[in-house]
Amino acid sequence: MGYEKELFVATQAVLKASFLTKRIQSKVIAHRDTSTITKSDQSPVTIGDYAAQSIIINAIKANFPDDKIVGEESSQGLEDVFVSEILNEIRENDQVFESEFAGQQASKVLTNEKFPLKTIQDVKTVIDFGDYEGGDKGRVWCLDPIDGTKGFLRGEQFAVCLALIVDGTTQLGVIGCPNLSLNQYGGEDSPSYDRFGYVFRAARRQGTWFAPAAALTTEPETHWTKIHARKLSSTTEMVSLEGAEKSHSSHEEQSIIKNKLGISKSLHLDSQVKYCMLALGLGDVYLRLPIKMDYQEKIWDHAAGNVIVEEAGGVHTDSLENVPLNFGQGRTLHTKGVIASSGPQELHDLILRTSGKVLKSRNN
Ligand SMILES: Nc1ncnc2c1ncn2[C@@H]1O[C@H](COP(=O)(O)O)[C@@H](OP(=O)(O)O)[C@H]1O
Ligand SMILES: [Mg+2]
Ligand SMILES: [Mg+2]
Ligand SMILES: [Mg+2]
Repeated sequence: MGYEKELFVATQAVLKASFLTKRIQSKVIAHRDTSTITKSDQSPVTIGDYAAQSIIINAIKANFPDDKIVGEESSQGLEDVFVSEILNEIRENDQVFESEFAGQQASKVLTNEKFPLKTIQDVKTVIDFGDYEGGDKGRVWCLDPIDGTKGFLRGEQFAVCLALIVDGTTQLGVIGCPNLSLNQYGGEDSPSYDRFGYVFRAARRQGTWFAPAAALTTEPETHWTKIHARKLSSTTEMVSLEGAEKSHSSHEEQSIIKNKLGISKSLHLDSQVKYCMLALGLGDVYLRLPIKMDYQEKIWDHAAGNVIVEEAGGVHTDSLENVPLNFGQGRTLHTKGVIASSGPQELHDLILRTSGKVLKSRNN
């Protein structure tokens, strides 16, 4: 069917980075002063984000050395003592992963002699392979090593997100959700979910699946369950999915839209876990209206979710003009906000007419 190796490598890389981020989340929170940096846009980034970006990009380069990568983080301005902490976390994680899942062979694909991850310079080089400007030509991997860093720092939801974009279209998406519990949101948990959550993945024209992460460490290609968004006949039955951070989307306007559409149930979650919930049928409409109209959404915040939602039968557009998202225009989307729904198209159109009116009535 195509892209089998890419999907395998992407899944193993996301799995190992999910394991690392889950392991170190409480330590990062406890030592926030030394493990977290505030970036120039005032957003936080942690040792966990850098370590996860290193593991995943190294895996891509070790297997597909010519591919381009758009990764969220950069090593610019990082002091060597901080990079050496990142390296320590990667090494410690290797040891714990190997010993906890003794005999697992699948993660051996993540490094090789040409792309080792052994020195401070290796870490910096590999992080900066993610500096590609994007575009609509060729193979481009798109990585958000920790999406929902603010949720990560609150001890709540976050996601490790990787997509393969080919000629501007998302082909593969893999999302690790290390803290996700489905019982909490009306679903049913698998026995090993509490180790490090779930992994979701999708391939264009093939479908969307999920599996408990721990089960994949010993049997990487079994345990996958195919999933679908719910098919509802009215917006009044829908459960909305929205961010937890009020500075990332306009919660006030989202409430107006929900009132107009008769939506009374809402879930607030950080990160692309929202797309996974939609694909599972535990939520039906993800509303992300921009706070400011000039904010350009980053492609790594939506690329993996795009193919996961669409292959589960959902619809994914911007929040203003009801146009599909274009992942081939650089590191950002040129549309306004984002809305994803379980569909069908008629209900998505209704939601978009409502959100378009609300946004157009703004004075800024
Ligand atoms: N003003 C803003 N508007 C919309 N998104 C923003 C934003 N400031 C930051 N973000 C993005 O919101 C993402 C998290 O989304 P959510 O609120 O759904 O969890 C962040 O990803 P990171 O956590 O990877 O930096 C960041 O890229
Ligand atoms: Mg960030
Ligand atoms: Mg993000
Ligand atoms: Mg991030």
